[in-house]
Amino acid sequence: MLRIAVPNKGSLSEPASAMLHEAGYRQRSHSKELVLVDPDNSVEFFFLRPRDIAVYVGSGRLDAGITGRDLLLDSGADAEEILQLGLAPATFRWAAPVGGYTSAKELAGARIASSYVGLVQRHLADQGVEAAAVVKLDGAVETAIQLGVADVIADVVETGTTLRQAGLEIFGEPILHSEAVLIRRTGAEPSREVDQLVRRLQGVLVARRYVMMDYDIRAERVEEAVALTPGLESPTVSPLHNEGWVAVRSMVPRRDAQRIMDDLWDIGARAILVTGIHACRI
Ligand SMILES: Nc1ncnc2c1ncn2[C@@H]1O[C@H](COP(=O)(O)OP(=O)(O)OP(=O)(O)O)[C@@H](O)[C@H]1O
Ligand SMILES: O=P(O)(O)OC[C@H]1O[C@H](OP(=O)(O)OP(=O)(O)O)[C@H](O)[C@@H]1O
Ligand SMILES: [Mg+2]
Repeated sequence: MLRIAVPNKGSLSEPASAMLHEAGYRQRSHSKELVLVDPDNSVEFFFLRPRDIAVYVGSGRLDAGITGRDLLLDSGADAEEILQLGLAPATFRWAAPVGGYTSAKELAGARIASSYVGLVQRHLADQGVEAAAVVKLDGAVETAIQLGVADVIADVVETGTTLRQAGLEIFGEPILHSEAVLIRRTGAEPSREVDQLVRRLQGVLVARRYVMMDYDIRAERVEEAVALTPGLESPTVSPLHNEGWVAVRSMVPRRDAQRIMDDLWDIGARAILVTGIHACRI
């Protein structure tokens, strides 16, 4: 049975479970459930703290897990990304009181608070900067400066609301662009079951990102039309009963669908229909 780690709390928990559910797996109905067996798919899910997931997967006790790239790198665990899930995108950044700092190079001798000490220390070492101290806090690190335990923080920034409310601003280059990722132990043996999980999740990503577009177009304009809707591989073009017309079917990125429909209309396409994709294997 495949053993998979899923975040039990925090920003990743709900979207990760929703994605697995969409991929056809059973998910827990109660937030207190810590282990759940899905016998139909021969999978056992372990609901763990997002921070601990890379440690379990890196130890080889679990076959795969969903966690944040920032947490994976911070842990230093022997685990690697096998699929980017695009969930909970956030940037990991330096922040300080307005006007305080402009670059990470100025951090020599500074006291830095973070929940991601491993990530921060490695980044400082890469930059050749020696801080006075890296103070490990569990959360709400934005308050550390006001309370005098740090001069600077390094934390996850999504909207920037938390920083603004604490009177802080970002400075310097982003330390990391993070998102939820599927991980496995570094160099793990290839596994048919893990490959199947990856294909299912890829199917969900494609179904979320693409829609199916159908339209009719005069045969002489079909090349122009398929240039607008090239699809993932090649669009399907079928003859219509009406002489001189063809029907085209192609996948298009969901976010571009309205613009593509306008462009198709302008070159004479009609009966343009957009439908959702519920599941797929590409
Ligand atoms: N505001 C946010 N927006 C998007 N992603 C976030 C945000 N906060 C955290 N994350 C991401 O979610 C993952 C886990 O962080 P999260 O804050 O949910 O866990 P935690 O801090 O351990 O739990 P909690 O905050 O519930 O104590 C990390 O990969 C992080 O990048
Ligand atoms: O840029 P924003 O949209 O404001 O989001 C960023 C905030 O979200 C996370 O905190 P979380 O809610 O996980 O609380 P925590 O500090 O207790 O982990 C992160 O640590 C920031 O504080
Ligand atoms: Mg948090």
